[in-house]
Amino acid sequence: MANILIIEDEKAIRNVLRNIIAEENNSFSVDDAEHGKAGLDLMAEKSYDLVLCDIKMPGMDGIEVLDKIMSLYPDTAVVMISGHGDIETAVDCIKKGAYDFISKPPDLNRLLNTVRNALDRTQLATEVKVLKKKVSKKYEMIGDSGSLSEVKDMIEKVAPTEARVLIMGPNGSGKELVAHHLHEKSERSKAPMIEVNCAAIPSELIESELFGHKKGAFTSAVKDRKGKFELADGGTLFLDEIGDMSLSAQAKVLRALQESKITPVGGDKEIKVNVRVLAATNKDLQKEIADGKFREDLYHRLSVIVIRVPGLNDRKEDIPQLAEHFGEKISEEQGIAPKKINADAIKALQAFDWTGNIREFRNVMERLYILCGPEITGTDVEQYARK
Ligand SMILES: Nc1ncnc2c1ncn2[C@@H]1O[C@H](COP(=O)(O)OP(=O)(O)OP(=O)(O)O)[C@@H](O)[C@H]1O
Repeated sequence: MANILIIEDEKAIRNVLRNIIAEENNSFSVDDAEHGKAGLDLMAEKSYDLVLCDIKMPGMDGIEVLDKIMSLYPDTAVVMISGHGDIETAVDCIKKGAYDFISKPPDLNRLLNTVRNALDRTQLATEVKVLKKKVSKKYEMIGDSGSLSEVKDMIEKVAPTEARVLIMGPNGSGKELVAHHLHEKSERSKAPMIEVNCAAIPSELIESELFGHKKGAFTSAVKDRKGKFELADGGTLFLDEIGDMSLSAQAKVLRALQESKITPVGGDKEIKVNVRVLAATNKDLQKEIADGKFREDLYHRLSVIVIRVPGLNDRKEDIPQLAEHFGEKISEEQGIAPKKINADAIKALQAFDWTGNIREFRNVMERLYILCGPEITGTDVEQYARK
């Protein structure tokens, strides 16, 4: 179903357009108005996916109507109807944000193509909006405890800079989430954030993973392959679990950071890269340095700014908000009706030792949502939370 509005002062043209469009697809609902003001009045009552608007009209002309639509309803596609002699104005309208223009008298095929394309664009724009909303919801950082507020303040200050950031905190506390926020709030957000889980890559492969390789560099290198540094060019490289990186890989990362250049495995040319590096670890890097497992010079390169993400045990006052947040998400994802979490349940949740932090908390909430009745109680938490 698409809502289409025709604003055109010539009755004959209005009727022709209306008939052609309405006959094309019976899911199109077509309204018309004989001047700009009447059109805008209709738009105030109903949302339209597409407006076809004449340029020359008595009173408010098409350009004025277009300006109004662009400022009030920027998601609506506008196609201008140009008469003889106002093609130039039609082109100007496109610069102002109109999707396209058609000439009078309307050519059937061109009109229908334009209508279809304009509606496709509107639908795509709506889908992109929904997806963006979903993605930003996925990365929502819930909680306003003092310690989490400090983290959020740091993100606001540090994100727009080029500073490297070392994110420290226990497993599942939200380090990756912090990295996403730092990237999204930076100038680099239009370029990708590339993630590397240093713990998951065998040490003999990490060099090729980070810097890429040339065909023939080793037996399985059947073609050239770009590394993560190159893929993140212009954006952010997130080195997760950096404390698990081998000393030899650390030496190479250090060189890449010092020189902003990398050399693919088996390659002889250096490649310049423009990458902001964020790193995260759950290890105590000072201890790793003392044990000879982490390079001190790399630590200093990475830790221009250090953000410490608190474990859930240090911010149990956030548990009511987190319970509500995950409750909503789980109910949406699993198609389960929203449940009430009573005060005893919250108290019981706050009494637990959350060594797995937010990740563990989310899993427990999911279990409770699936296993309990419409109201989650303290007894439910005792019964199901640790199983
Ligand atoms: N403050 C928060 N509000 C809502 N969700 C959160 C919050 N912190 C973390 N999460 C969620 O908890 C899960 C674990 O977070 P994340 O992966 O960022 O942790 P991590 O510290 O990087 O874990 P690991 O050490 O295992 O890599 C994710 O699903 C994340 O979205």
